[in-house]
Amino acid sequence: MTTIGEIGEDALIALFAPRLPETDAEILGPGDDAAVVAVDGHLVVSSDVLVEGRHFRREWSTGADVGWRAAMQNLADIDAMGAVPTSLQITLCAPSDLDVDWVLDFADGLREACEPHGVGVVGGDLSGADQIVVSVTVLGETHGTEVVTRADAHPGMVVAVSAPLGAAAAGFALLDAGVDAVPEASQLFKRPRPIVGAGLEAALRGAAAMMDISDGLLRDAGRIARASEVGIALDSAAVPVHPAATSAAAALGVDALRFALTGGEDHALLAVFPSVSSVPPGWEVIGEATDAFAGVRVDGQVPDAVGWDHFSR
Ligand SMILES: Nc1ncnc2c1ncn2[C@@H]1O[C@H](COP(=O)(O)OP(=O)(O)OP(=O)(O)O)[C@@H](O)[C@H]1O
Ligand SMILES: Cc1ncc(C[n+]2csc(CCOP(=O)(O)O)c2C)c(N)n1
Ligand SMILES: [Mg+2]
Repeated sequence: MTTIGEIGEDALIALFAPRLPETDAEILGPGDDAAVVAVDGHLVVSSDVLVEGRHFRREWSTGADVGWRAAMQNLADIDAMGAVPTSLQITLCAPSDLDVDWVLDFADGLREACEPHGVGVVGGDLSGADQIVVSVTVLGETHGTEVVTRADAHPGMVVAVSAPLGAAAAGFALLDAGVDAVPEASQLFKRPRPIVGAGLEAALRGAAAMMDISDGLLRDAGRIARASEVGIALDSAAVPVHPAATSAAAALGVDALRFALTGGEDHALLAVFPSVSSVPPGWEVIGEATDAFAGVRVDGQVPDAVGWDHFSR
Protein backbone atom coordinates (compact mmCIF):
# COMPACT_ATOMS: atom_id res chain seq x y z
CA MET A 1 0.00 0.00 0.00
CA THR A 2 1.10 3.57 -0.72
CA THR A 3 -0.26 6.27 1.58
CA ILE A 4 -1.31 9.76 0.56
CA GLY A 5 1.33 11.04 3.00
CA GLU A 6 4.02 9.27 0.97
CA ILE A 7 3.05 10.80 -2.38
CA GLY A 8 1.86 14.26 -1.23
CA GLU A 9 -0.88 16.62 -2.34
CA ASP A 10 0.15 17.48 -5.91
CA ALA A 11 0.78 13.85 -6.88
CA LEU A 12 -2.55 12.86 -5.32
CA ILE A 13 -4.44 15.46 -7.36
CA ALA A 14 -2.59 14.34 -10.50
CA LEU A 15 -3.83 10.78 -9.93
CA PHE A 16 -7.30 11.70 -8.65
CA ALA A 17 -8.46 14.41 -11.08
CA PRO A 18 -8.32 12.36 -14.33
CA ARG A 19 -10.68 9.77 -12.81
CA LEU A 20 -13.38 12.32 -12.03
CA PRO A 21 -16.56 12.64 -14.11
CA GLU A 22 -16.86 15.53 -16.55
CA THR A 23 -19.78 17.72 -17.50
CA ASP A 24 -20.68 19.69 -20.61
CA ALA A 25 -21.37 22.63 -18.27
CA GLU A 26 -17.66 22.86 -17.43
CA ILE A 27 -15.92 25.93 -18.89
CA LEU A 28 -12.86 25.60 -16.63
CA GLY A 29 -12.36 22.49 -14.47
CA PRO A 30 -9.88 21.35 -11.81
CA GLY A 31 -6.45 23.06 -11.84
CA ASP A 32 -7.06 26.75 -11.28
CA ASP A 33 -8.07 28.97 -8.34
CA ALA A 34 -11.73 28.47 -9.17
CA ALA A 35 -13.87 26.58 -11.63
CA VAL A 36 -16.07 28.20 -14.26
CA VAL A 37 -19.42 26.58 -15.00
CA ALA A 38 -22.08 27.57 -17.54
CA VAL A 39 -25.55 28.07 -16.11
CA ASP A 40 -28.95 28.14 -17.79
CA GLY A 41 -31.85 29.50 -15.77
CA HIS A 42 -31.21 30.13 -12.08
CA LEU A 43 -28.19 28.71 -10.23
CA VAL A 44 -29.30 26.22 -7.52
CA VAL A 45 -26.63 25.31 -4.95
CA SER A 46 -26.42 23.04 -1.93
CA SER A 47 -23.76 21.47 0.32
CA ASP A 48 -23.59 18.25 2.28
CA VAL A 49 -20.85 16.72 4.37
CA LEU A 50 -19.98 13.09 5.16
CA VAL A 51 -17.90 12.51 8.29
CA GLU A 52 -16.20 9.18 8.97
CA GLY A 53 -17.71 7.59 12.07
CA ARG A 54 -20.85 9.72 11.81
CA HIS A 55 -22.07 9.04 8.26
CA PHE A 56 -20.00 6.00 7.26
CA ARG A 57 -17.44 3.58 8.61
CA ARG A 58 -14.44 2.48 6.61
CA GLU A 59 -14.96 -1.14 7.68
CA TRP A 60 -18.45 -1.05 6.10
CA SER A 61 -18.02 1.20 3.06
CA THR A 62 -15.36 1.24 0.36
CA GLY A 63 -13.99 4.48 -1.03
CA ALA A 64 -16.28 3.98 -4.03
CA ASP A 65 -19.31 3.59 -1.74
CA VAL A 66 -18.46 6.86 0.01
CA GLY A 67 -17.96 8.62 -3.33
CA TRP A 68 -21.27 7.28 -4.61
CA ARG A 69 -23.14 8.39 -1.52
CA ALA A 70 -21.47 11.80 -1.39
CA ALA A 71 -22.58 12.42 -4.97
CA MET A 72 -26.07 10.92 -4.69
CA GLN A 73 -27.18 12.82 -1.62
CA ASN A 74 -26.15 16.05 -3.28
CA LEU A 75 -27.84 15.21 -6.60
CA ALA A 76 -30.96 14.44 -4.56
CA ASP A 77 -30.91 17.89 -2.96
CA ILE A 78 -30.92 19.61 -6.37
CA ASP A 79 -33.56 17.20 -7.70
CA ALA A 80 -35.66 17.99 -4.62
CA MET A 81 -35.80 21.62 -5.79
CA GLY A 82 -37.13 20.53 -9.18
CA ALA A 83 -33.79 21.59 -10.68
CA VAL A 84 -31.11 19.75 -12.65
CA PRO A 85 -27.64 19.10 -11.19
CA THR A 86 -24.64 19.93 -13.38
CA SER A 87 -21.50 19.86 -11.29
CA LEU A 88 -19.87 19.13 -7.96
CA GLN A 89 -17.03 20.61 -5.93
CA ILE A 90 -15.45 17.92 -3.75
CA THR A 91 -13.45 18.68 -0.62
CA LEU A 92 -11.63 15.70 0.86
CA CYS A 93 -9.97 15.87 4.28
CA ALA A 94 -8.07 12.72 5.22
CA PRO A 95 -5.35 11.32 7.49
CA SER A 96 -1.94 11.01 5.83
CA ASP A 97 -1.86 7.24 6.42
CA LEU A 98 -4.87 6.78 4.08
CA ASP A 99 -4.19 4.42 1.18
CA VAL A 100 -3.94 6.23 -2.19
CA ASP A 101 -6.15 3.46 -3.60
CA TRP A 102 -8.97 4.52 -1.24
CA VAL A 103 -8.91 7.98 -2.81
CA LEU A 104 -8.85 6.61 -6.36
CA ASP A 105 -11.71 4.27 -5.49
CA PHE A 106 -13.56 7.29 -4.07
CA ALA A 107 -13.15 9.05 -7.43
CA ASP A 108 -14.53 5.95 -9.19
CA GLY A 109 -17.63 6.02 -6.94
CA LEU A 110 -18.18 9.68 -7.73
CA ARG A 111 -17.90 8.90 -11.44
CA GLU A 112 -20.29 5.95 -11.29
CA ALA A 113 -22.94 8.07 -9.55
CA CYS A 114 -22.50 11.19 -11.67
CA GLU A 115 -21.88 9.99 -15.22
CA PRO A 116 -25.42 8.75 -15.96
CA HIS A 117 -26.67 12.25 -15.13
CA GLY A 118 -24.04 14.20 -17.07
CA VAL A 119 -22.76 15.67 -13.81
CA GLY A 120 -19.05 16.44 -13.47
CA VAL A 121 -16.62 17.31 -10.72
CA VAL A 122 -15.25 20.76 -11.53
CA GLY A 123 -12.98 21.25 -8.53
CA GLY A 124 -12.55 20.96 -4.80
CA ASP A 125 -9.96 21.07 -2.06
CA LEU A 126 -7.75 18.72 -0.03
CA SER A 127 -6.66 18.87 3.59
CA GLY A 128 -5.24 16.66 6.30
CA ALA A 129 -7.56 15.59 9.10
CA ASP A 130 -7.79 13.00 11.88
CA GLN A 131 -10.63 11.22 10.11
CA ILE A 132 -12.04 11.30 6.57
CA VAL A 133 -14.39 14.19 5.90
CA VAL A 134 -15.99 14.63 2.47
CA SER A 135 -17.70 17.92 1.80
CA VAL A 136 -19.59 18.33 -1.45
CA THR A 137 -21.09 21.42 -3.00
CA VAL A 138 -23.45 20.73 -5.87
CA LEU A 139 -24.43 23.22 -8.54
CA GLY A 140 -27.59 22.89 -10.56
CA GLU A 141 -29.86 24.95 -12.74
CA THR A 142 -33.56 25.42 -13.27
CA HIS A 143 -34.98 24.04 -16.49
CA GLY A 144 -37.90 26.27 -17.35
CA THR A 145 -39.74 25.74 -14.06
CA GLU A 146 -39.76 27.65 -10.78
CA VAL A 147 -37.88 25.89 -7.98
CA VAL A 148 -40.07 23.91 -5.59
CA THR A 149 -39.36 25.00 -2.01
CA ARG A 150 -40.60 23.55 1.29
CA ALA A 151 -42.78 26.55 1.92
CA ASP A 152 -45.74 26.40 -0.45
CA ALA A 153 -47.90 23.50 0.76
CA HIS A 154 -51.49 24.44 1.52
CA PRO A 155 -54.27 22.78 3.54
CA GLY A 156 -56.15 20.17 1.52
CA MET A 157 -53.18 19.27 -0.68
CA VAL A 158 -51.96 15.65 -0.84
CA VAL A 159 -48.66 14.41 0.53
CA ALA A 160 -46.74 11.75 -1.43
CA VAL A 161 -43.38 9.96 -1.51
CA SER A 162 -41.46 9.02 -4.64
CA ALA A 163 -40.27 5.56 -3.54
CA PRO A 164 -40.48 2.92 -0.79
CA LEU A 165 -38.66 3.97 2.38
CA GLY A 166 -36.57 2.44 5.13
CA ALA A 167 -33.96 0.39 3.25
CA ALA A 168 -30.99 2.58 4.18
CA ALA A 169 -31.94 2.70 7.86
CA ALA A 170 -32.49 -1.05 7.84
CA GLY A 171 -29.09 -1.56 6.22
CA PHE A 172 -27.45 0.63 8.85
CA ALA A 173 -29.19 -1.33 11.63
CA LEU A 174 -27.98 -4.63 10.13
CA LEU A 175 -24.39 -3.43 9.78
CA ASP A 176 -24.46 -1.95 13.27
CA ALA A 177 -25.74 -5.25 14.69
CA GLY A 178 -23.23 -7.26 12.65
CA VAL A 179 -26.10 -9.20 11.07
CA ASP A 180 -25.43 -10.09 7.44
CA ALA A 181 -29.01 -11.17 6.68
CA VAL A 182 -30.24 -8.80 3.94
CA PRO A 183 -27.40 -7.71 1.62
CA GLU A 184 -29.81 -5.55 -0.41
CA ALA A 185 -30.53 -3.37 2.64
CA SER A 186 -26.86 -2.98 3.59
CA GLN A 187 -26.09 -2.13 -0.03
CA LEU A 188 -28.83 0.53 -0.15
CA PHE A 189 -27.38 2.08 3.01
CA LYS A 190 -23.92 2.20 1.43
CA ARG A 191 -25.25 3.24 -1.98
CA PRO A 192 -28.68 4.86 -1.81
CA ARG A 193 -30.45 4.90 -5.19
CA PRO A 194 -32.79 7.86 -5.40
CA ILE A 195 -34.28 8.34 -8.87
CA VAL A 196 -32.57 11.52 -10.00
CA GLY A 197 -35.08 13.35 -12.21
CA ALA A 198 -38.14 12.39 -10.16
CA GLY A 199 -38.04 15.89 -8.66
CA LEU A 200 -38.06 17.64 -12.02
CA GLU A 201 -41.00 15.47 -13.08
CA ALA A 202 -42.83 16.37 -9.86
CA ALA A 203 -42.09 20.05 -10.46
CA LEU A 204 -43.44 19.82 -14.02
CA ARG A 205 -46.63 18.25 -12.62
CA GLY A 206 -47.12 21.13 -10.21
CA ALA A 207 -45.59 19.96 -6.91
CA ALA A 208 -46.15 22.74 -4.39
CA ALA A 209 -43.53 21.75 -1.80
CA MET A 210 -40.77 19.17 -1.92
CA MET A 211 -37.62 17.89 -0.22
CA ASP A 212 -35.47 14.79 -0.19
CA ILE A 213 -35.80 12.60 2.90
CA SER A 214 -32.43 12.50 4.63
CA ASP A 215 -33.24 12.65 8.33
CA GLY A 216 -36.42 10.52 8.41
CA LEU A 217 -39.87 10.94 6.85
CA LEU A 218 -41.42 12.34 10.02
CA ARG A 219 -38.65 14.82 10.81
CA ASP A 220 -38.51 15.99 7.21
CA ALA A 221 -42.31 16.20 6.91
CA GLY A 222 -42.13 18.41 10.00
CA ARG A 223 -39.80 20.72 8.09
CA ILE A 224 -42.32 21.11 5.25
CA ALA A 225 -45.09 21.61 7.82
CA ARG A 226 -43.11 24.35 9.58
CA ALA A 227 -41.96 26.06 6.39
CA SER A 228 -45.46 26.00 4.87
CA GLU A 229 -47.29 26.65 8.17
CA VAL A 230 -49.57 23.66 7.71
CA GLY A 231 -50.16 20.43 9.54
CA ILE A 232 -49.30 17.13 7.89
CA ALA A 233 -51.53 14.14 8.64
CA LEU A 234 -50.02 10.83 7.57
CA ASP A 235 -51.64 7.42 7.26
CA SER A 236 -49.05 4.86 8.38
CA ALA A 237 -50.73 2.06 6.40
CA ALA A 238 -50.15 4.05 3.20
CA VAL A 239 -46.42 4.58 3.76
CA PRO A 240 -44.54 2.30 1.32
CA VAL A 241 -41.99 0.22 3.23
CA HIS A 242 -39.08 -1.04 1.13
CA PRO A 243 -39.11 -4.86 0.92
CA ALA A 244 -35.46 -4.96 2.05
CA ALA A 245 -36.48 -3.01 5.17
CA THR A 246 -39.27 -5.51 5.83
CA SER A 247 -36.82 -8.43 5.53
CA ALA A 248 -34.21 -6.71 7.70
CA ALA A 249 -36.79 -5.89 10.36
CA ALA A 250 -37.83 -9.54 10.45
CA ALA A 251 -34.19 -10.63 10.82
CA LEU A 252 -33.62 -8.12 13.62
CA GLY A 253 -36.99 -8.61 15.34
CA VAL A 254 -37.95 -4.95 15.04
CA ASP A 255 -40.73 -2.92 13.41
CA ALA A 256 -40.14 -2.26 9.69
CA LEU A 257 -42.48 0.75 9.69
CA ARG A 258 -40.16 2.50 12.11
CA PHE A 259 -37.33 2.29 9.54
CA ALA A 260 -39.63 3.87 6.96
CA LEU A 261 -40.97 6.59 9.26
CA THR A 262 -37.82 7.68 11.06
CA GLY A 263 -34.89 6.20 9.12
CA GLY A 264 -33.72 8.73 6.54
CA GLU A 265 -30.77 8.40 4.15
CA ASP A 266 -32.81 6.83 1.33
CA HIS A 267 -33.00 10.28 -0.29
CA ALA A 268 -36.40 9.54 -1.78
CA LEU A 269 -38.56 12.62 -2.30
CA LEU A 270 -41.39 13.87 -0.11
CA ALA A 271 -43.69 16.27 -1.91
CA VAL A 272 -47.03 17.98 -1.55
CA PHE A 273 -49.25 18.15 -4.65
CA PRO A 274 -52.39 20.20 -5.30
CA SER A 275 -54.43 17.03 -5.94
CA VAL A 276 -54.12 13.26 -6.36
CA SER A 277 -54.28 13.68 -10.14
CA SER A 278 -51.00 15.65 -10.17
CA VAL A 279 -49.05 12.95 -8.28
CA PRO A 280 -46.61 11.31 -10.75
CA PRO A 281 -46.95 7.60 -11.55
CA GLY A 282 -44.91 5.45 -9.17
CA TRP A 283 -45.34 7.81 -6.22
CA GLU A 284 -47.51 6.86 -3.22
CA VAL A 285 -49.97 9.20 -1.55
CA ILE A 286 -49.39 8.96 2.22
CA GLY A 287 -51.45 11.76 3.70
CA GLU A 288 -52.62 15.33 3.41
CA ALA A 289 -51.74 18.83 4.44
CA THR A 290 -54.17 20.23 6.99
CA ASP A 291 -54.70 23.46 8.86
CA ALA A 292 -56.09 21.79 11.95
CA PHE A 293 -52.78 21.65 13.80
CA ALA A 294 -49.11 22.48 13.41
CA GLY A 295 -46.58 19.70 12.85
CA VAL A 296 -46.94 16.08 11.82
CA ARG A 297 -49.40 13.45 13.00
CA VAL A 298 -49.37 9.77 12.14
CA ASP A 299 -52.79 8.09 12.31
CA GLY A 300 -53.98 11.11 14.32
CA GLN A 301 -51.23 10.85 16.95
CA VAL A 302 -48.14 12.96 17.61
CA PRO A 303 -45.26 10.48 16.95
CA ASP A 304 -42.83 9.66 19.77
CA ALA A 305 -39.78 9.55 17.46
CA VAL A 306 -39.25 11.49 14.26
CA GLY A 307 -35.72 10.84 13.01
CA TRP A 308 -32.10 11.89 13.03
CA ASP A 309 -30.61 14.94 14.74
CA HIS A 310 -26.81 15.32 14.64
CA PHE A 311 -26.59 17.11 17.96
CA SER A 312 -29.11 15.30 20.13
CA ARG A 313 -27.69 11.83 20.56
N1 LIG B 1 -23.56 26.25 8.28
C1 LIG B 1 -24.62 26.72 7.62
N2 LIG B 1 -24.63 27.97 7.16
C2 LIG B 1 -25.69 28.45 6.49
N3 LIG B 1 -26.80 27.74 6.24
C3 LIG B 1 -26.85 26.50 6.68
C4 LIG B 1 -25.77 25.92 7.39
N4 LIG B 1 -26.10 24.64 7.70
C5 LIG B 1 -27.32 24.42 7.19
N5 LIG B 1 -27.77 25.55 6.57
C6 LIG B 1 -29.03 25.68 5.86
O1 LIG B 1 -30.09 25.09 6.59
C7 LIG B 1 -30.98 24.37 5.72
C8 LIG B 1 -31.14 22.94 6.21
O2 LIG B 1 -29.86 22.33 6.16
P1 LIG B 1 -29.69 20.78 6.10
O3 LIG B 1 -28.24 20.48 6.07
O4 LIG B 1 -30.54 20.17 7.14
O5 LIG B 1 -30.25 20.47 4.64
P2 LIG B 1 -31.18 19.29 4.23
O6 LIG B 1 -31.31 19.26 2.76
O7 LIG B 1 -32.41 19.39 5.05
O8 LIG B 1 -30.44 18.02 4.76
P3 LIG B 1 -29.33 17.15 4.08
O9 LIG B 1 -28.03 17.80 4.50
O10 LIG B 1 -29.49 15.86 4.74
O11 LIG B 1 -29.57 17.14 2.63
C9 LIG B 1 -30.38 24.46 4.33
O12 LIG B 1 -31.07 25.47 3.61
C10 LIG B 1 -28.96 24.89 4.58
O13 LIG B 1 -28.43 25.68 3.53
C1 LIG C 1 -21.55 5.41 11.08
C2 LIG C 1 -22.95 5.89 10.96
N1 LIG C 1 -23.69 6.12 12.06
C3 LIG C 1 -24.95 6.58 11.95
C4 LIG C 1 -25.52 6.82 10.72
C5 LIG C 1 -26.94 7.31 10.60
N2 LIG C 1 -27.03 8.69 10.14
C6 LIG C 1 -25.98 9.52 10.08
S1 LIG C 1 -26.40 11.04 9.47
C7 LIG C 1 -28.02 10.59 9.29
C8 LIG C 1 -29.06 11.53 8.76
C9 LIG C 1 -28.66 12.29 7.54
O1 LIG C 1 -27.57 13.14 7.82
P1 LIG C 1 -27.26 14.46 6.98
O2 LIG C 1 -28.43 15.38 7.19
O3 LIG C 1 -25.99 14.99 7.57
O4 LIG C 1 -27.12 14.05 5.54
C10 LIG C 1 -28.20 9.28 9.71
C11 LIG C 1 -29.51 8.55 9.70
C12 LIG C 1 -24.70 6.59 9.61
N3 LIG C 1 -25.14 6.85 8.36
N4 LIG C 1 -23.44 6.12 9.74
MG1 LIG D 1 -32.21 17.80 1.45
